[in-house]
Amino acid sequence: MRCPTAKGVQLVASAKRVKTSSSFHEVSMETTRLSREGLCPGFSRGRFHKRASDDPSGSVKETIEPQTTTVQKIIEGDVFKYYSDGEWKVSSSGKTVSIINPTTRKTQYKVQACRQEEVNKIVESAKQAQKSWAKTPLWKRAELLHKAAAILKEHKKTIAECLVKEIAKPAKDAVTEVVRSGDLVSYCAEEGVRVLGEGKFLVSDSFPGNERTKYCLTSKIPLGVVLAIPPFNYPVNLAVSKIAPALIAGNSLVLKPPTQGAVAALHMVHCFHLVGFPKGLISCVTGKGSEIGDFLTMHPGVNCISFTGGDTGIAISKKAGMIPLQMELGGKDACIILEDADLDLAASSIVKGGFSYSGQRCTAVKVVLVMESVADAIVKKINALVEKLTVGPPEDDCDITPVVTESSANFIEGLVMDAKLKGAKFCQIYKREGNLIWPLLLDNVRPDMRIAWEEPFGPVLPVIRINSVEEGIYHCNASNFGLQGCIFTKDINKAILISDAMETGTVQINSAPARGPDHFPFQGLKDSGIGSQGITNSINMMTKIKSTVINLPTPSYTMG
Ligand SMILES: NC(=O)c1ccc[n+]([C@@H]2O[C@H](COP(=O)([O-])OP(=O)(O)OC[C@H]3O[C@@H](n4cnc5c(N)ncnc54)[C@H](O)[C@@H]3O)[C@@H](O)[C@H]2O)c1
Repeated sequence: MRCPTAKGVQLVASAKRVKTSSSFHEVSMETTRLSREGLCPGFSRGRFHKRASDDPSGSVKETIEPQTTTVQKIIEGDVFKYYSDGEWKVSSSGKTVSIINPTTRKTQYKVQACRQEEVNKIVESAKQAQKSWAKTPLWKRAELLHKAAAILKEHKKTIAECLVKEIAKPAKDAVTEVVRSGDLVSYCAEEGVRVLGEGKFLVSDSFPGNERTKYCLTSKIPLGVVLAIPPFNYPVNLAVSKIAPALIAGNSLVLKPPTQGAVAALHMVHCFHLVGFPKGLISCVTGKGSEIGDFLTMHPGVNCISFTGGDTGIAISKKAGMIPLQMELGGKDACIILEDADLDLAASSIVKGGFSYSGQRCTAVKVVLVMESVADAIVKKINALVEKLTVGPPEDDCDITPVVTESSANFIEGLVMDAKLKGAKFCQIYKREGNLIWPLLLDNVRPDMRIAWEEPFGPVLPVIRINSVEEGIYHCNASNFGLQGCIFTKDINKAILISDAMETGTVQINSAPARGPDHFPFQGLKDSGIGSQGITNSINMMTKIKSTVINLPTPSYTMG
């Protein structure tokens, strides 16, 4: 199966050309099959299909619509549509945003450049849809999310192919991202049923001066419209990590995907569309940051922002109004290696942690802080593993693929040149072709080099030799970031002491930093973020506590 390219999408426009390998055709064929299996209520075998819609009582009911209206086209010409009010639409701007393939450096896809008026409409319909969605039973919300997860997994190849073309993610990792996303949605549905199905019961006589005359019942209520902004590196996984908790908690969701990764995100949204969520409950707006970025994040109709990305998040948090914010921002994850560390384990973890997806991960190892006495040994082991990394196009599943944009590659090169000027030792020859940068280990990096502090988001890893554990902790804590860190040692007591001293949201002992499993709490300190993610924390973050207090005329004691 092929994902439509700018050229190939022409084939997609006609649903009748059943012999084409377009993703659109596949969507309809797959959903027909899913429908037969009872997995997809949006499609049925015959001329009609069911689609969930609002009824006056506010709950979701299924209505019969002609199938022709459901065979949604997500492309017009060679431009992907945006998703608003349950429909795929072309922007009235007449403008588009190009998505450049990082490998070919040519335009791969185009998406709509939406206007502010279109954002207003999306937010308004999200507001309306949320009101009835909040009245939809929790089990029903969970059921629909489970269906979305199943459809998402069914479309893993289509979506993964977009990830390969848009963000140069190695093919295998791209499929893994989609499958993991489906699992996340299912887990979230299950967790939501548990977390949101419980409240608290408090009695007044535990606080001094009170009799037992007040019973307080608390429950979790939705916030309203949640704005989700994921970054380019996991445009599907980091979108569903916001969408699923928002929806299970009774919120509606507006997605603004990153430019690189927008088409994968639109395909993912199409999977949610096929489930038949109420119109407007989920929408996806694409466009230029200058036109709709601030407009979205400062929109009075938005009740919560969940953002993952770089420093943009700091600016957004300053501009956003008095609404809950979830910010997952950059990191400079340090790896501290003690003298007693298992050096083979440390080296393989560093290479995997530092170079997977060419270092374009928030939790990539971004600086190695190694005790001088074992530095030569670990550098040798790391170099031996770096030698084995394959470099090339994502289609070939290479370990190192082109970084996302030319400006990213230029930025990384700037860090490398600065390190060269200041005397870092190059363990490999620096090599770059277009956006493709060969993996590079820089030894003897010193604190006056930019690479010691800045996040390259590329396949370049600095090694700083330290003479004491305190020196390592000092370097880690002097960073303005505080996402994750890791320690390699066989002495668990030392590991705990160092872990407690590190100012990061998570510390991994004897493993590289990592975001998953997705139900673990995930948070950054300092400039690395606000709040905590992970499935349970995200569900809680996207709700508010509501109390109802029953006042009794006389004290009442149990069994009294
Ligand atoms: N902490 C985490 O969990 C985590 C996870 C992944 C990536 N990241 C970080 O993300 C960064 C790389 O991703 P990126 O380059 O996509 O980040 P970015 O900050 O450039 O963009 C993130 C998102 O914000 C959008 N955006 C840009 N300007 C905007 C504006 N004015 N208003 C609203 N939205 C706007 C982008 O289109 C994108 O969707 C790195 O710093 C990385 O560490 C953090």
